[in-house]
Amino acid sequence: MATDKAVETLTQDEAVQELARLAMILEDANSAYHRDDAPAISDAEYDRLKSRNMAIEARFPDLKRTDSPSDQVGAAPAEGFGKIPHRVRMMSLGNAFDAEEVAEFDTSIRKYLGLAPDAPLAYTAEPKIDGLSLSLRYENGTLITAATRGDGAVGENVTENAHTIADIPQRLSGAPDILEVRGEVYMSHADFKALNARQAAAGQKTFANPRNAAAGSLRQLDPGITRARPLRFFAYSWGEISSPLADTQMKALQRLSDLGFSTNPLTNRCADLDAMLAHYARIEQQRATLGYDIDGVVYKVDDLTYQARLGFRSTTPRWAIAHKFPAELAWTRLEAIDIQVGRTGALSPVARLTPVTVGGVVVSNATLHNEDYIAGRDAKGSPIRDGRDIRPGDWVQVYRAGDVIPKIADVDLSRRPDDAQPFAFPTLCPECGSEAIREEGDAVRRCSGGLICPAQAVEKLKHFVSRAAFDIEGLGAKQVEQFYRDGWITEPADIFTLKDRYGSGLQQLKNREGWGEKSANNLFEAIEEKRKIPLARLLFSLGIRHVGEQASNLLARSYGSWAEFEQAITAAAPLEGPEWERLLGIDGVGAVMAQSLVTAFAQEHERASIDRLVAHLDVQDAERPTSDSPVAGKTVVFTGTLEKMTRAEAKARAEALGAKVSGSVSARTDILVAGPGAGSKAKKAGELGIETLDEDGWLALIGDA
Ligand SMILES: NC(=O)c1ccc[n+]([C@@H]2O[C@H](COP(=O)([O-])OP(=O)(O)OC[C@H]3O[C@@H](n4cnc5c(N)ncnc54)[C@H](O)[C@@H]3O)[C@@H](O)[C@H]2O)c1
Ligand SMILES: [Zn+2]
Repeated sequence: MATDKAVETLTQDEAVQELARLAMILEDANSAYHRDDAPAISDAEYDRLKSRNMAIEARFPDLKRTDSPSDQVGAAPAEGFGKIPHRVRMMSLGNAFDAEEVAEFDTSIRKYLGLAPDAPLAYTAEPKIDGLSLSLRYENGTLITAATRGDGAVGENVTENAHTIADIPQRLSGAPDILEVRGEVYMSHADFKALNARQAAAGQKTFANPRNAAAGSLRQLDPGITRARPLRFFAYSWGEISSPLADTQMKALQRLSDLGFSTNPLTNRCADLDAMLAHYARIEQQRATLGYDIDGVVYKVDDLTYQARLGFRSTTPRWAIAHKFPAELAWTRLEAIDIQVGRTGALSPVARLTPVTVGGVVVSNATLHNEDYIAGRDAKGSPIRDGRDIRPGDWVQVYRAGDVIPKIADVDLSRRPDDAQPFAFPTLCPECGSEAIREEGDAVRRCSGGLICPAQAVEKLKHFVSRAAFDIEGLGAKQVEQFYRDGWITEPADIFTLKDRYGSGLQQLKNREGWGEKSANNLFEAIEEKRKIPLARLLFSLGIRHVGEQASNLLARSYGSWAEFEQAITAAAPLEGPEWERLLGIDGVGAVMAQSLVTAFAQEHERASIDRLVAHLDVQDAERPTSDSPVAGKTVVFTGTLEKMTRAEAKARAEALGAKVSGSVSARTDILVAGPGAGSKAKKAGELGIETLDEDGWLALIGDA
């Protein structure tokens, strides 16, 4: 991607453009995150873009913008709040992502202060709380104002809201006349979970993580709302002050604690770099069981005289740095392994985890793939993770990237409980008790219960009503589960008799949770509409293993009608003979899929269930490609405006006639259909000597004119 071009290769002009682009993206991200408490991109992506911006500025110092994101802290106060100027600016923190960067931090401080590499220089190390910072101003021992960081210079007035937080003392005794205490407002995991449950029950917005919940709860125009939210506060710093608290960071924190503030118990004084990194490791180990989110460890020069000499850069103190945890990884405890049974009977192991925030999202479940994965082997029996198995009670490393399902990346044997037992993968289906069989060459163990297995039945029904299948409005996964539980629907055919059986009992449906007369009637209508179903959709809806959307399209086009398909597949049951050969001969149908399909139709119960379903349907024949069509096997490109049909229609029609439709012109293109406004593609086709038709010419060719 041009936008991700390496910084070293950017030209001056490209750098100007890229800095403008980054300034815009980062500004949007900042206001989404700091003002709306609803991040638009992940923290890792934000950090990546920000360091890219800094790298470009370092290479082209003259191009640095006056509104550079590097010079900004947070976001300006939001509308509606009173504004409070900070007498001492509120800062951000520089970041270190590994031990080497922490060492560089130490080296640069020594250089700045003129200290020898082995001269004593102590730091404090404490968790970096993942909440939002708050400044509390006390005058003569009374809390006068509370302000968020805002853009560092001006914050939002949240004084009334701060009065509702139990950890924040309203009065202090023995404090300096003027004392501005700074710290982090945060929400515990337990409170976060309970809040989201309450919000969901009340039909209100839920929060992605505890940080957003804390920020969204503190930054309320109505303090009554803040009062109802269980917020907490750790003090870790100060702003304006009429007399010093102490001469070291560590003692100043002690003083704040004596005054009645909560300070973090994991704060340590470290004599050197090794001690800092050791404390980092200790904090990282405890991360999952703290009960609140932290996203790194903050190191601060302990000696306050040194701090004063070191001072600040534009947005960060020189005397402190945040050593961040890797964004997409976190260690946590594996509490249990549950087995879920899917539509095709597959037994999938799911890790139940002590909740941990990874990349901004709370993770409490992760996939464990299959029994070999848990045992520390791949499908071929070779060791993975050096052969380490995963046991309930273990400490595991959770991995998450983008929107994919979280995975377990590793296991820490040094923290394995003495009584941890190897996981015994069930050989019986936990849902129906049928034997769970693992076939040769298959990584997955499957329940052999078929339709008697409630888990399979429900998953099959969910699949049946899904978007690419019957897609019945008002009948989603949730409704299907409800109907199944109540015994109203046990197989797809039941959907089409629902009205006959319960329509007069509409009263009954009406009285259920989530249903009214109107929604019930709408549902019956939506079901009626779907009796007429294209063959391809029907085949996909059956949920037969290995028969996906693509395969269903192939099969439908090849057999044309339900009657033809059903006879042919039944006749292929011996897995030999002409119909079997015909099935295997379809381009795109392999032996595995063919066998799965034929076996499903030969299976008595399965077949009876399919027949009951089809009896209620009006299955639409598929358009069969006419192999003698003049465009069969040709590659066609459409360009410009089509007047008699949409692009999608033109494409579908061409494909039904056996043509391949491509988006770009190349030497392999056979026909270009160019409507008015055709540009570069028409030119290229001309150069390549490719046959070019207008829309009417095309319709004449395919016999549709
Ligand atoms: N996803 C997004 O779109 C997005 C947008 C903006 C910012 N962010 C995230 O926020 C970070 C930048 O925000 P930032 O400027 O608040 O910096 P920061 O959160 O990295 O560090 C500064 C803050 O750390 C807090 N902190 C917590 N514990 C502390 C302690 N013990 N001592 C001192 N400070 C402590 C303070 O509130 C301070 O303001 C980015 O790294 C990114 O992860 C994400
Ligand atoms: Zn089962």
